[in-house]
Amino acid sequence: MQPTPAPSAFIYLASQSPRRRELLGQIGVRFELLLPDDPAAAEALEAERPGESARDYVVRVCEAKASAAFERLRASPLASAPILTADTTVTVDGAILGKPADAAHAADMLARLAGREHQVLTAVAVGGTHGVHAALSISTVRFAPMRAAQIDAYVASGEPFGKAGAYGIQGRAAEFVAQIEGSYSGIMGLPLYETAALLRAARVEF
Ligand SMILES: Cc1cn([C@H]2C[C@H](O)[C@@H](COP(=O)(O)OP(=O)(O)OP(=O)(O)O)O2)c(=O)[nH]c1=O
Repeated sequence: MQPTPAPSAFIYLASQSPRRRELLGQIGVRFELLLPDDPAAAEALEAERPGESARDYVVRVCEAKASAAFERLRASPLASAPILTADTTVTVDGAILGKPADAAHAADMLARLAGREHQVLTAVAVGGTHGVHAALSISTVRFAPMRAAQIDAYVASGEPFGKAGAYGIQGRAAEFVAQIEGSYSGIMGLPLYETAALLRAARVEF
């Protein structure tokens, strides 16, 4: 049997995503950032493996982020507290759409998403003395058709960069999101319902 975790007044958020900070703050969770010293190594964790499903991919990457964060905490004099990591990916026709490498890549992704449905998967993990527990949120998003000029203007806004699938539902892309089914916060990068349940199980106070 795993030991009951001690109550914790805060967590470590091991994420560079500004969206995840905003969303955790929305439910009143106190956190400190636990960021990688080498952001390039962190990005390398996100490399796809051939034949891997989007579901397997997003859970594996989220857990890899958790392991890397545990190593950082172990090597530091910081206080012990639960660690939260997450990974978001967009999938359409079995393909995984990560963050766009450049403007042409972003435009290609958006052309692929326009006028149809795709799925957004976000895995979230909370690790501590009770082990690592993860949850997966899957949402369906339907995009309106987009003209080439609309895609170009959206890419030129800069918003697609650093975002899975090259869009941000919380930003200008809202204009193209005709319908969603699932979790708005999950699409944005951190499913708050699942996150709150994992944090309560880890005895985080908020
Ligand atoms: C689909 C979608 C994604 N996103 C963002 C959330 C994530 O920040 C990003 C997906 O990249 P991730 O690799 O999940 O996260 P990250 O690299 O930004 O941060 P870290 O790995 O350090 O936690 O896409 C939005 O902001 N809005 C959206 O509508």
